Amino acid sequence: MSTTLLTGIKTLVTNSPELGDAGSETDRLGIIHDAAVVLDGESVAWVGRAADAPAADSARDLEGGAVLPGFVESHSHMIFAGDRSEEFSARMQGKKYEAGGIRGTVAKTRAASAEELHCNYKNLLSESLRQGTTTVEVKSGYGQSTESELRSLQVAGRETDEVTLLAAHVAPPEFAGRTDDYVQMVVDEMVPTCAPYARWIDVFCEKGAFNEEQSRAVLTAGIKHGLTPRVHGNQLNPGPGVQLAVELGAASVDHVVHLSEADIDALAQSATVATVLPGADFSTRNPYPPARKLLDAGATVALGADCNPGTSFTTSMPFCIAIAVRDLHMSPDEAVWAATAGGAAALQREDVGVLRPGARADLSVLDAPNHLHLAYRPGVPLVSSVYSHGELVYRAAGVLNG
Ligand SMILES: N=CN[C@@H](CCC(=O)O)C(=O)O
Ligand SMILES: [Zn+2]
Repeated sequence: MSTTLLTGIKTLVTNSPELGDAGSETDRLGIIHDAAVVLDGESVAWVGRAADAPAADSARDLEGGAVLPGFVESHSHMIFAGDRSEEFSARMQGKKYEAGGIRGTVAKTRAASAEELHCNYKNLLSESLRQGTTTVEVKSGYGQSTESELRSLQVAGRETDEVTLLAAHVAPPEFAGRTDDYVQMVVDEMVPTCAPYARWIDVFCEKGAFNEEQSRAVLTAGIKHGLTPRVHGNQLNPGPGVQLAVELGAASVDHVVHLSEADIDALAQSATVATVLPGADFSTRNPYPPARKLLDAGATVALGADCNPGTSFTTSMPFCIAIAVRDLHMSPDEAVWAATAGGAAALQREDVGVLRPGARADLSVLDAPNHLHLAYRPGVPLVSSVYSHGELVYRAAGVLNG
């Protein structure tokens, strides 16, 4: 296996406190200044101060940029067809977001071919990669029939191992007014058929989608078939999503906007990650989640982009970091941790979201001296190159004749 030495790193975020210059938990990001990284095949072989770097087969000078682990996007809905820009426009002019908007995407997704869905999905993945995302969780949820959900999972699985069955997104039109019957079908037919193609089971536990009892039935069926639960909870209203997620040992409960003190305590005392998705709150003009309270209470907070055609049609983790800092009152360090190690925690992964020997060699190089610039320079495309599995997979082109 050939080794590559990356040098000229002004600031390296390792997310491994013991490796950082401070050498302790006081710096959760484990920052090393004037650093170097050695990649060996798909893995990180060494990180440390450039002055101590071992020899390698080849070297690349990153010219004073910052390096951080590739972003871990733990919540996305990239398998869909169609466009809901008109719905977005109406919303920005006062129309309220409701879960029912999902049905428009369901009709288009059912009608699309697998190749069309794959092509849209690959474009979104490529867009997110260019912004530094190297691990993506992908949900079904716009098929809502056994055949169509299965197809979505199979398409998702072509590009990621983090595949989630979200059959219970909303009840489809043919089950209008019969949500219990749809849940029964999900439990009896969809989960058993689809489980071999997924790692996770998810449910939209929300008014207008699925109530507590229905959500519990779906998640329990998934667990019975070997899937690990995650929950869309407390997005649009207060509700039972958080408590249910904690009760069932979900890896993560996502959105977490409308939380009671008891919800915050439950999250702080559990291993369930609280994933904030501020792109959705931004694009629905809803309130933001109480991330500061969650962090101060001791909950583990992850940050995701929630790419989907209805509430958050963005793939940009840097954009979400900027909102998390500006409007959720997370510090820039907290937001960067949440978008990397936090996302990994939400996916129960230890090989990504960190840069230490043995970790997967997924990293982003910023055209900036440190990671703080991600929030400090909102909207600026700072990611200048990206490595995935040890390979340089993206390099920003310069201005021609400029
Ligand atoms: N909240 C539920 N699901 C998506 C929105 C889906 C849609 O509106 O198409 C979300 O995570 O925000
Ligand atoms: Zn979602």
